[in-house]
Amino acid sequence: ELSPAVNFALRISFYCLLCVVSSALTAPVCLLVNGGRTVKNMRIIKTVVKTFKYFFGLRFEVKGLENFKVEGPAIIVSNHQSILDMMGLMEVLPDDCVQVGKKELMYTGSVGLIIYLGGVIFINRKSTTSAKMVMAEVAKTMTTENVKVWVYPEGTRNCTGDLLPFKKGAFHLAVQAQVPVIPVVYSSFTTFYNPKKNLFTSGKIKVEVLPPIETKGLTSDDVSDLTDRCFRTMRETLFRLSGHPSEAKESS
Ligand SMILES: CCCCCCCCCCCCCCCC(=O)SCCNC(=O)CCNC(=O)[C@H](O)C(C)(C)COP(=O)(O)OP(=O)(O)OC[C@H]1O[C@@H](n2cnc3c(N)ncnc32)[C@H](O)[C@@H]1OP(=O)(O)O
Ligand SMILES: CCCCCCCC/C=C\CCCCCCCC(=O)OC[C@@H](O)COP(=O)(O)O
Repeated sequence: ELSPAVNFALRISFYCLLCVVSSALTAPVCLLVNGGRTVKNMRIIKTVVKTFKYFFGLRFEVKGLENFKVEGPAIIVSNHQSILDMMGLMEVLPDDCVQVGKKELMYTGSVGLIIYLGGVIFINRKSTTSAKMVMAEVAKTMTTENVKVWVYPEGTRNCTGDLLPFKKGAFHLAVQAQVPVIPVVYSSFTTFYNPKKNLFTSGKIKVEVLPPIETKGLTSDDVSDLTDRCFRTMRETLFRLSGHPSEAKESS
């Protein structure tokens, strides 16, 4: 019998190894098929990553996929619990959608390469000015290139079963580009995954894509309200999906 700590370390190491090896094998395929950095590579990456869940006994129950069917670009916002989220992301990711990621991810070897090839937008979280500049550029290009952008508005991983306060970048982006915000909520992982308790078993994750929130006519003055509105809706949904109905009531 392995101790829980060893068992946890082995499973996480296997996940990282799977990411590193698959990235190294998938990168040449992306280069051959699409020739370089483009969102089209996400289709290839998605196909590979969607097989990972079987190695870990994870199941996804998805609702509301029809809410992605908006005309043109959109900002998608979702909760971010762990590096495992990458599997849940690929499970629902619509076509022509790139993510915003921290620039440190570029330096993770083959994983960094595949993330680069997939068209992920890198930001420096330590510099609000430079992050704002990158996001302003994205607001322009997402309309001309017709891409959706996926942002984790908590700005970092958070596996507490609740949401961290939202950063405003995603909502500024939506208002600047005048495109809808589509919230996506994943149920809490705490019953099957908790690094502090060395817990990582098989489990079921409920995912809900919520109806788009329009931003037509909103200005930068409305960004705080929009942020609050998304936060409250997502928090209620998180508690409902994770089975804490009383907390959901409190926050409404
Ligand atoms: C085959 C195998 C494959 C294996 C492998 C594949 C993997 C393939 C998938 C990869 C998937 C990657 C997934 C990565 C996931 C992460 O890396 S998550 C971490 C990185 N992401 C983020 O941080 C996004 C969310 N953060 C934000 O949007 C933040 O707002 C920013 C833009 C970073 C700024 O940060 P901040 O300064 O800390 O935040 P904030 O308090 O919001 O802003 C400060 C002020 O600036 C204002 N402001 C903010 N943004 C703006 C703006 N754009 N315009 C004007 N004003 C603004 C705010 O309103 C605020 O002012 P006040 O309202 O308080 O007066
Ligand atoms: C030559 C250097 C080789 C280094 C090898 C590093 C191996 C990395 C292996 C596997 C990583 C797989 C993770 C897939 C990408 C998931 C992205 C992600 O979830 O990043 C975390 C970020 O959102 C938030 O960061 P913080 O919570 O603020 O921190």
